[in-house]
Amino acid sequence: MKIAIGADHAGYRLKDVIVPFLEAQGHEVIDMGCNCADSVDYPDYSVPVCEAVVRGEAERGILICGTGIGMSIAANKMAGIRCALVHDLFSAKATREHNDTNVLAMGERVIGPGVAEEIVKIWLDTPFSQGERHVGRIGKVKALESAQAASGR
Ligand SMILES: O=C(CO)[C@H](O)[C@H](O)[C@H](O)COP(=O)(O)O
Repeated sequence: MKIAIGADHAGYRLKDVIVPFLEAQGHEVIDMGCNCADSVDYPDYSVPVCEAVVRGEAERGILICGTGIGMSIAANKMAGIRCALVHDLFSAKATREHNDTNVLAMGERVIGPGVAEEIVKIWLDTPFSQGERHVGRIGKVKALESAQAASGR
């Protein structure tokens, strides 16, 4: 799978664990930074990752900041993105099965690398359930995006 990944200064160390983990599993990784502890702003790194997913240049995106919260808020502002903030294995599976999420957010200050690797593996390996109720609910979320775009807000 082709995966775009980005982090801020509070997440790049975990990113640097996840990138080789993904590559070892045969995934192609587009690393969009950042790559050092100099303070940066998480939207500057969420946007290119999400744009790559929306444009189809990457199948999935992974975003890491201190808590994952800022990255997930910013990601979910973008049409076509369904981003889940995940710090446990149950949610990693459920958000793929129920929400068909295309972006995963995690917090380096919240979980360790071992749990993060497990979350990433489960999230990548779990297919969307295609359940009728879930398709309908995602359709309503997409309708919210369309209504907002139409209103010009
Ligand atoms: O936005 C966040 C919180 O939702 C991210 O966790 C950031 O990484 C965090 O705010 C960075 O904090 P810092 O004090 O600027 O290092």
